[in-house]
Amino acid sequence: MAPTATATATAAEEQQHPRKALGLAAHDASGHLSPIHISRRNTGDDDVAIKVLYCGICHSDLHTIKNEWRNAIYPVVPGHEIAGVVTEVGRNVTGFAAGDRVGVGCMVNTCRTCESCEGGAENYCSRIVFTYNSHDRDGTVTRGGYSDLVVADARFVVRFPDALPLDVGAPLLCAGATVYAPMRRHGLGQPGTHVGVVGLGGLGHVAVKFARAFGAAKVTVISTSPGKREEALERLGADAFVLSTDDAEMKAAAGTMHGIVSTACTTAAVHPYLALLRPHGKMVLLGVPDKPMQVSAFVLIGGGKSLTGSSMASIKETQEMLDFAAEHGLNADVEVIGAGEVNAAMERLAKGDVRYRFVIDVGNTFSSLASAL
Ligand SMILES: NC(=O)C1=CN([C@@H]2O[C@H](COP(=O)(O)OP(=O)(O)OC[C@H]3O[C@@H](n4cnc5c(N)ncnc54)[C@H](OP(=O)(O)O)[C@@H]3O)[C@@H](O)[C@H]2O)C=CC1
Ligand SMILES: O=C/C=C/c1ccc(O)c(O)c1
Repeated sequence: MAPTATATATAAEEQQHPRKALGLAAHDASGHLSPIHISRRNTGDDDVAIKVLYCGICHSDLHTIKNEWRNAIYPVVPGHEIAGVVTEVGRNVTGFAAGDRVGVGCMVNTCRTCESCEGGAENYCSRIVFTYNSHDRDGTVTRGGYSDLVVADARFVVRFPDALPLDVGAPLLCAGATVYAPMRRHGLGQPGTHVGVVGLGGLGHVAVKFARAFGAAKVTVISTSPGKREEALERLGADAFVLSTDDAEMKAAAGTMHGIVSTACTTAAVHPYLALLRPHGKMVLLGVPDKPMQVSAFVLIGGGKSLTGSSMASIKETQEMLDFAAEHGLNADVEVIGAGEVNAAMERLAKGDVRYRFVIDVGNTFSSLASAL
């Protein structure tokens, strides 16, 4: 369904954030996105103002607008795969200048003083401010990249390498960073390793590409979708494909993998996959199901296996990932859509019908939303 207009920013927000911007917001758990006038703060001394050109649609956007995590602060303007061009910088900002191609990912502030922040792992700061649906330091609710303008502290802005186009690079700001950081941290994809990737979606397809680029000996996709077998093997460069609903295929792959990254957002995608690990293998959970999962201790104890999780990536890791991607010609497979197609795209994403990331062409299509307000 095409967006229809519904609401505007609150008076309090307009006072604190005098700058006008155009966005797409969900107002309730139907998740329907409609045009909205939002306000942004003036460019502070440490800030960068960015004209948004592209924004990827992450499954977390869908979880949030439908309130599947029970934490939506409506109206929600989603979007944390934001790629654009700097229009203005604050007077303390030395790392960026007007015209630079930049990105903003999942977070826009952290406390900067805790152990995680001081240790370069600010993505684990307990006072993290997420790019949208989060309380900012000034008390306003953060709004994401389904909008034509963002203003962000320069510490949370990354630089797009020249060789990385903005449309196919935008999804790397969340999907890419989220798979890159734990794969590096746990050595998944190092030469000689066999890596499993559960769920061939936005995160999963870039995990396959990173594993290949790292030099993995073998990359296996574990999927619920038989229709993805051919392209996983022939186009994305996976070495093997296991249909998780096929007991014989799962049995044949048992005990073979050094590590697995699980990107599926279902609790079913945890327990059976631990059997695929070799002794001392590690499984990293990235997908976020809405229900708690059950894991038998036997399956971990038996092989000395580890089950862990990972959240996004630090800014340093995100920049390193973008640079690595550019160097290796790695980017996301995208379907670029206009502002008027976002609700239909959300419906398709919910059904798994996307190859492999929708990216909104904000730069060319958001001006059309103004007439609906
Ligand atoms: N930990 C973190 O920091 C982050 C977590 N996430 C989370 O990761 C998960 C994946 O995100 P993303 O890649 O954008 O999602 P996508 O929808 O693009 O991909 C998810 C894939 O999981 C598989 N899948 C299996 N069962 C289900 C099911 N019941 N419902 C949906 N998908 C299923 C499908 O692959 P197949 O057809 O191959 O089975 C699907 O393509 C989400 O839960 C998201 O919130 C996202 C970003 C950061
Ligand atoms: O899309 C990014 C989601 C990241 C995320 C979701 C839930 C959670 O508890 C996190 O720490 C990160």
